[in-house]
Amino acid sequence: MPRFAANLSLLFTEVPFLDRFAAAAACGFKGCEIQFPYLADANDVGDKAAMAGLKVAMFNAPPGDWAKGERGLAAVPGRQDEFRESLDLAIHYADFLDCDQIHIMAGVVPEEQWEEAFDVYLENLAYACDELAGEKLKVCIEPINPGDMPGYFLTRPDDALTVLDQLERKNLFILYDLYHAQITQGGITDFLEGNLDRIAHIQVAGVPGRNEPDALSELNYPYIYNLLDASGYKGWVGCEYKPRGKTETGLKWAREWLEK
Ligand SMILES: O=C(O)[C@H](O)C(=O)CO
Ligand SMILES: [Mg+2]
Repeated sequence: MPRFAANLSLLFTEVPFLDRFAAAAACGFKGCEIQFPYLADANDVGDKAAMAGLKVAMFNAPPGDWAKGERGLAAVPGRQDEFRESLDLAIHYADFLDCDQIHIMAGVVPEEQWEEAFDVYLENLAYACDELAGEKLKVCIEPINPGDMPGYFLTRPDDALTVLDQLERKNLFILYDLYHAQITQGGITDFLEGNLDRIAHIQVAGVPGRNEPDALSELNYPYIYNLLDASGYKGWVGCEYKPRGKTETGLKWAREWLEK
């Protein structure tokens, strides 16, 4: 049975952030993920997760100035110092949240800088992998579709494989978000079967609306969950979607899987 993690930045937004841990646990979740935990104190976040009995499976390193359109710094030329500093904050939260994997976002880069950005990306990720290896943390990179995030540097799962091949770091993995992957590349089953040892975390949402991963999605999720079970996938499956209405009402799709 896949282990589902509630994305507490998108689910249970009916209640304040720190109350979402208990709300997710009450619905049967054993794990959670958070896009950006930084507005809350790391100690408080860790306490709430522990009190609810939820494992924090994943969160993102600081993305730069989100309000100004920044979506990570790893591939952004000229921001290397800031990128390195941001890792300290991520490590601090990982410690308090008892989380062992961090998603590092590539960032938005103008097309004319893509060549330079690739070198910057490799250099920054190599640095991050080496720093985080000392803390026993995994680094994840996630291809994100450019419709949702225009100009985002890493969009295709095959490009993420190229980065892994180039860097050869033992703690560098793919965060395979099936919603983005279906939009940019497709071939979900083949990619999963061919690269399972390189995927540390999976996220799901309906395609194309990014709502509940249910029968209204073009992806056949029950098929995928059975495939993950059969293949021995041990990671978490993050529920990173925008509920159509109330979170709990929309969890009809999950009842069978959360109760198994
Ligand atoms: O948007 C996504 O799919 C990522 O997982 C994320 O957390 C950054 O927004
Ligand atoms: Mg995602």
